Amino acid sequence: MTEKTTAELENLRGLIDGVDSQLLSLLRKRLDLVAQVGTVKHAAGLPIYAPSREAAMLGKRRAEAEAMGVSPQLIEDVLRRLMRESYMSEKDVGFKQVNPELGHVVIIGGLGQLGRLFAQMFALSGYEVRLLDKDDWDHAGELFNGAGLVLVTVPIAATCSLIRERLGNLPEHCVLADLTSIKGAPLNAMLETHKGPVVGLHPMFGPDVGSLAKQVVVVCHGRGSEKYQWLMEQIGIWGARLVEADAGRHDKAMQLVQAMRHFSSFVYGLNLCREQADIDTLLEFSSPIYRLELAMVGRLFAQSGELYADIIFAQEESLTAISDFLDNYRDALELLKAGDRAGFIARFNEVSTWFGNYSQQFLTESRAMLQSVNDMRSV
Ligand SMILES: O=C(O)C(=O)C[C@]1(C(=O)O)C=C[C@@H](O)C=C1
Repeated sequence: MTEKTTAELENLRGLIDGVDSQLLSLLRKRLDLVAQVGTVKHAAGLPIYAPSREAAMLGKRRAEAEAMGVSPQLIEDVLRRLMRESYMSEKDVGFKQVNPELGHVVIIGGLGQLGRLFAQMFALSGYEVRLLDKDDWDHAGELFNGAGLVLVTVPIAATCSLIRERLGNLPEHCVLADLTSIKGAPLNAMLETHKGPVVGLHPMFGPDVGSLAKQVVVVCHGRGSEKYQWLMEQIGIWGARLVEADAGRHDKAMQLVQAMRHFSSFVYGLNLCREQADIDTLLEFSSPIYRLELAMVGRLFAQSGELYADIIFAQEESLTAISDFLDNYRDALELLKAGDRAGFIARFNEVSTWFGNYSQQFLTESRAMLQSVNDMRSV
């Protein structure tokens, strides 16, 4: 369908096109400057993500915007989007190599998606990276000889036995680390098997992030932290934030953050499938929040069932967290069956009090997310 227009409207649109072209030239200029920043940072070994600079810059631009009658949120949104672009472009220049004396890096499971991402980050930082996958065990001895870091990133179910059965003879100075999404059992397996430095890492992001800027990596210290301090610094230079945690506390949180959450998304998808819901119709009638929710559930099924089984089945204790969820679901359903509106509202208020100030914070955060979901719409 052709949209209606008038001569006056077309004239104004021509002027808007002119301004947009100027914006484009300015963007090109900014990207060129950022590329230079990338080179300077690479040489100086500075992290890709500079939170104080970002905060100061956003503060200034917001104030200037206000003085010009432009919404401060608008300029903040634009700048944050531009900075996301900066993280990508600065990454491509490469990073300072914190430990040039290391020897090579071996990534076990290096053909998996997360393995590939870390292989790329190490390579961009000047390290020699060798991948070890399922079929390479025959020449594992050769690969480990002279290695400064061995990084395990295989499915959770295979991690501990692989460490115990295959990694007993690493060079003693070599750092042994893993990227598994549970930390207690792999950390123990590494400490029992390897005499040298050991550290457990859990990148709290998927392999499709593009850049590590602002991403979180959980660190569970094992042994000899002074020997892997360089690795912490290297990850920091990649832009990620390191969060130190006790393995037990981390694993407990994962029962809710990963197992329970993914399980309920799985059941949500299963239910839509069994109900034979028509996704086109759902999308047609979707509010932005529904679309976001459907996307969060649907994206699960674009990935591997093995990966999610791995995460959900990783800890036996998750069964308790998931069963508790079912109990609460059942209780709430009883209120509905009984037509107990007042009971429902009482529970609602109980939860609301429990969330406290966070609920307001989440309302604000999700508003921005929902607005960008709506921006993505083209029909
Ligand atoms: O000023 C820097 O350090 C930059 O890398 C540039 C820039 C930007 O795009 O403005 C990008 C990333 C940093 O977190 C801060 C700012």
